[in-house]
Amino acid sequence: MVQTVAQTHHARLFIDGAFVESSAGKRFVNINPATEEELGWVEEATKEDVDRAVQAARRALQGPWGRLSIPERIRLVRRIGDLILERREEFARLETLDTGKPYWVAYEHEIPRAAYNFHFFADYLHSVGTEAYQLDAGQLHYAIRRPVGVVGLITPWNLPMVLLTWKMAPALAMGNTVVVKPAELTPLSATLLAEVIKEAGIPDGVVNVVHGFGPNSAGAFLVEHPGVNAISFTGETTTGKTIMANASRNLKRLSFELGGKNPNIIFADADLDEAIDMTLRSSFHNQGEVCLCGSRIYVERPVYEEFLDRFVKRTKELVVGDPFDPKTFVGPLISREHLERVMGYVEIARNEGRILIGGKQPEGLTRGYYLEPTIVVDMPDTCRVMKEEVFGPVVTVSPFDTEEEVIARANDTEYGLSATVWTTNLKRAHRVAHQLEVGMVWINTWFLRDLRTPFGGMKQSGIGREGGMHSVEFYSELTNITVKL
Ligand SMILES: NC(=O)c1ccc[n+]([C@@H]2O[C@H](COP(=O)([O-])OP(=O)(O)OC[C@H]3O[C@@H](n4cnc5c(N)ncnc54)[C@H](O)[C@@H]3O)[C@@H](O)[C@H]2O)c1
Ligand SMILES: O=C/C=C/C=C(\O)C(=O)O
Repeated sequence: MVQTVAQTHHARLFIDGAFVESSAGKRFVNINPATEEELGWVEEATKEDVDRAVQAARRALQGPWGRLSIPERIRLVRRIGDLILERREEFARLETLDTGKPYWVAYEHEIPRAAYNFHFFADYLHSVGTEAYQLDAGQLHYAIRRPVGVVGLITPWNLPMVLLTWKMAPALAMGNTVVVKPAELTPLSATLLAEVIKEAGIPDGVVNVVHGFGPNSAGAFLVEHPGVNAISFTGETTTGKTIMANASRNLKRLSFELGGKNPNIIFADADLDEAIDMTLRSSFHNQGEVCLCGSRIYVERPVYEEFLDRFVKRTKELVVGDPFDPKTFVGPLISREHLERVMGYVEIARNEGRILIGGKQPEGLTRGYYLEPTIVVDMPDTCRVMKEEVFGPVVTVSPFDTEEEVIARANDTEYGLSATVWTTNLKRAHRVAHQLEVGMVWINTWFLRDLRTPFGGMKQSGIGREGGMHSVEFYSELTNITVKL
């Protein structure tokens, strides 16, 4: 019986329906961020391995996969979602081992959402049409959709399964084939997903998984490969710029979900109980390693002190520790390097502002990349902590006096991903939302999702949108046909 990655914790490549090793025998070690112990090894794809994966994906387009009817494709895509749910515990455990996120977050939220991504786009496919026009009885214009072709999916380490399946599901639903390059820090769940793809009966070559790094490794090889028609990338803005440059050589279609520095605006007339409950989540969920986290908190001055007192008190109650402990809310950060990067911002905050709580490794947690939830105040708006994406459990809290002022400060960033607005004055809520330069605004809630909506950012937070018809458009090509009748 071939062992599964859930048993071995060793991540092999998945090319043309087979689990294989690196053609150059290159491997790298995968570390558990909660214990700093080795989890296993990961096969590093060479340029030749990536080429074999792309060739397999191209062949699969011309094989049975390319001839499937829509109902047959819907059945297979739904089947992947079903099998993810059947192996929910394995996926959740691997995701927790790789990322350090609390197990209950993976098991209760992220793995079910990964399965739902497949179920949603399978069902959505039933209603996807095109367009037809007639200027007079003598002519007919109509469009047909076809797959883009071979799509490279390059994903980050913070929500590995949610974000990989958010791309893979629509890509497959629209008939494409894919080559996946998961983040080097989180190879396990993508490898288990490859097992599920095999089990679901997806033809060989339709889905391929190549592990490795970015520059001069699998990520760059995939972006530069002439046989890849499109790249869907989620990651840092700086990486997006590099990928855009490298993909330009053969004009690949690009979808970018990039960084954010999201404002969380709390007006004096907000329901403070609700605002504080949700701000704990939007600040420290997944160790603050969520692109949507509201890391810049602005509170209208009349309730600033009350908010701060209550927010600090509630933050101190958050359990920081073993991600497999059901009481844990904040696990370790993803890596030693990332912890040191975030601590660098904490030191800047210590010098330029005032750290109310946190800013250091929790007592008693001597192993693991842990950082206490950290609240910073009295920061000048020009400080790097207010301008740059920290991507950790670190938030700033600042008072404001007028609506105009807070909108200007919220928009004073190169990013434009998301924002949250707390007020019971709904005219004001919509007025403010219309002026915020972001792709998504949540009013009196956070991270509430309908997968038909446009998901993505503007400015330096991304190019394009994912979700519903936005994903359909990215993962399909249109041909318009005109007939003289
Ligand atoms: N907007 C969104 O929806 C969204 C969602 C999640 C994370 N993010 C962002 O992702 C970042 C955190 O994730 P990360 O640290 O994994 O990002 P990253 O940019 O360092 O890496 C993301 C992926 O890109 C690959 N990569 C790196 N350099 C590459 C190159 N030159 N060519 C090809 N591939 C390359 C990496 O190996 C990884 O698989 C944060 O900035 C966060 O805001 C955005
Ligand atoms: O860290 C970023 C989270 C992104 C979430 C989604 O892309 C989604 O919910 O579809």
